[in-house]
Amino acid sequence: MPKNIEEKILKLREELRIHNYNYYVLDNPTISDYEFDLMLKELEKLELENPQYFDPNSPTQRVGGEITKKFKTVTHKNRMYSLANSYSKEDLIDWEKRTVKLLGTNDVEYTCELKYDGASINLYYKEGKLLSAVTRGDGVEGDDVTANVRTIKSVPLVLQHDFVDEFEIRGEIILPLDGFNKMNEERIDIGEEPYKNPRNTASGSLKLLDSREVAKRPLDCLLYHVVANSYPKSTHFDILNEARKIGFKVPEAIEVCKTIDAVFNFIEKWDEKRYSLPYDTDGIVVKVNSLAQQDELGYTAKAPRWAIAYKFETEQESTILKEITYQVGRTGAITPVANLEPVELAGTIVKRASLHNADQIEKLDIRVGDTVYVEKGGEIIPKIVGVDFNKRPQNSETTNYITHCPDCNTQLVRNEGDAKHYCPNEYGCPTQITSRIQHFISRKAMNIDGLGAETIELLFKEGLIHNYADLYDLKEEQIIPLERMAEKSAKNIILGIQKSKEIPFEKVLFALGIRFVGETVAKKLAKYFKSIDALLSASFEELITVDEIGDKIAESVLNFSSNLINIQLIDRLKSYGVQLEVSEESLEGKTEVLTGQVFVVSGVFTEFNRNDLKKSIEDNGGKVASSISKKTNYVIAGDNMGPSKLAKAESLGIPIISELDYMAMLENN
Ligand SMILES: NC(=O)c1ccc[n+]([C@@H]2O[C@H](COP(=O)([O-])OP(=O)(O)OC[C@H]3O[C@@H](n4cnc5c(N)ncnc54)[C@H](O)[C@@H]3O)[C@@H](O)[C@H]2O)c1
Ligand SMILES: [Zn+2]
Repeated sequence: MPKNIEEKILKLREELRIHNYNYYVLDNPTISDYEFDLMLKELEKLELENPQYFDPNSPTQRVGGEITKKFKTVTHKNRMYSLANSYSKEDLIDWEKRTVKLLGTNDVEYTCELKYDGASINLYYKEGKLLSAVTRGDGVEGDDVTANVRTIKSVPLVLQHDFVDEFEIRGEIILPLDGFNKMNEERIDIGEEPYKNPRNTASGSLKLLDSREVAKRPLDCLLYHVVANSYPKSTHFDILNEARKIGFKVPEAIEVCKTIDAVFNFIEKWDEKRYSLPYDTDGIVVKVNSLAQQDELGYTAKAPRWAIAYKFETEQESTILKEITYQVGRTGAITPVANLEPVELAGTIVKRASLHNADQIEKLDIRVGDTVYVEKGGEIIPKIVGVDFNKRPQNSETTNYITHCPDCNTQLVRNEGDAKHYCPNEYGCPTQITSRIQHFISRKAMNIDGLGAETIELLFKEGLIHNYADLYDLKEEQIIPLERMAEKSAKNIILGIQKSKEIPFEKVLFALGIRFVGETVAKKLAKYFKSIDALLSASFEELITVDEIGDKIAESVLNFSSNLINIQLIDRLKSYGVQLEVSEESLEGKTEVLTGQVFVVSGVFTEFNRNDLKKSIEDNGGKVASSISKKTNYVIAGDNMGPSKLAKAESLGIPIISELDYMAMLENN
């Protein structure tokens, strides 16, 4: 058995070494990054479980790149590391826990930035001048590609202002998608094989021997890290800001996050938004913001402990695009969908893929009949990432994006700054109407049992509902005769609708489907305004004073409230008894968190007076007893608690807690 494990480890190391070579030296990988990362993870795991086979030369212990020897080999002044990878939020949470533990404090800020998909580079500046540009190589030594990097227009050769006398700045040489496509068109025109992807092309370009050739390529350089002996600022974020000021191209998509939840928000936002960037990104990099804390955390053999990459998963296949169809969303947003010749990808059969928006189709020049590359990432619906131009049919035609709604034939609009087209027929477009009602009844909104997406469509088709308020007018007799309905299911539907009148205001607010008002925003607005009337009469200025409410949300709320149709719907919901304000119970701080718990209160308190304490217990669903018995769950003890009570509680083993413990109990529930 152990022999087998050793063999397995050796085999994985050898295979990974070959893939590293293909990827870093030849710029021509033969497996997907995802597959590569899986193999590396497997090796890591085996090595960890079998430390007797440790080898400092294993691909798990070394930065993957290699020196090509085509250029002068240079030893890095400061080692260049890779990044620890993660593919799940659990991994990120684990990393945060480790970080907090190692630092011995919760007081940690993170910066989130995008992970630019290119080739890493180290630029060395002294007295305001670029002296060298070296590839990462194996992290210890790299290729001196200074002459090539000098041709990249966004790399400053001389700095405008003072920064630090001597420093290194690290970044990624990338090839923006536009330029990549242009290069490919030209190659096809001259009968050459198109390049695979922007990353490998960028990396390959950097290693061309003739810098005049490099100058012709539309390369760019995005910076993400400064290394120096002393720093002008104490955080990573502030230093990158300074670097931007003196002329380096530091992307704007960088944020300081105070909690791991904020990190997740950043990830969620960019998981979608990254498609509107002019270049490829393959994930997010999370870094500890304080340089002092970074210093304290240090490095493993391969990567800093103060940073971690979160990768968007990918796996690729190629197949034929049969047709492009267009979907209308709840907010009227149009999403183009690729209908594909079915293909197996990541263990599932893929027939459809998202094309995101008109820009994406144009950028990739996707046409019906093309053989396209499909990837499946963390997202549910796979995406098309490119076209195999070699296989493009003779008679292929450029895709003309639709100009009218496929559902209601209204002319589409596209607002400035929006990537998507919209159908403006909000209250007449059938798909928008039904999806709005479907959202209204969904679990996180009104949570109406017995009603599903299909039933909504049926009810709409039968003319029984036109909006969510109509639900409350439905009668059993109207539902029973419908297809696949019976007395029982009709009863359930009506009952479910009736019960939804108890759903608290914050959920109702979410259910209304105001654009950009998601679950969390709805909670914030409900807490602040306390009623729909207050919210809908709020001014722009008032709206944006609410924590985390920005211009976009404020405008959307105003837009909603300025529409008479919405006001009428709200009035109807009110008349049916739907919760359109925060309930008195929750206003008075009443909850059910102590239901079933019996308390005895004894002694003198500092935070509460005794009666308030008793009232608080009852308001939260608990009971107050006057004497201690076996049924007592907690004794809340103040100063000078009677000795006989104390003895009794102790003899029965009943927990004695302080008023502070009690308050914590309420808060944690
Ligand atoms: N398919 C294959 O055969 C094959 C072989 C080898 C490597 N790979 C892939 O290549 C990748 C290369 O691995 P790697 O060791 O370079 O690690 P990596 O690319 O996963 O992450 C480290 C690198 O990310 C870059 N980076 C981009 N944006 C950054 C930012 N904002 N902050 C910090 N760093 C940033 C840096 O250059 C850094 O060196 C992996 O994804 C792996 O899957 C694939
Ligand atoms: Zn429409």
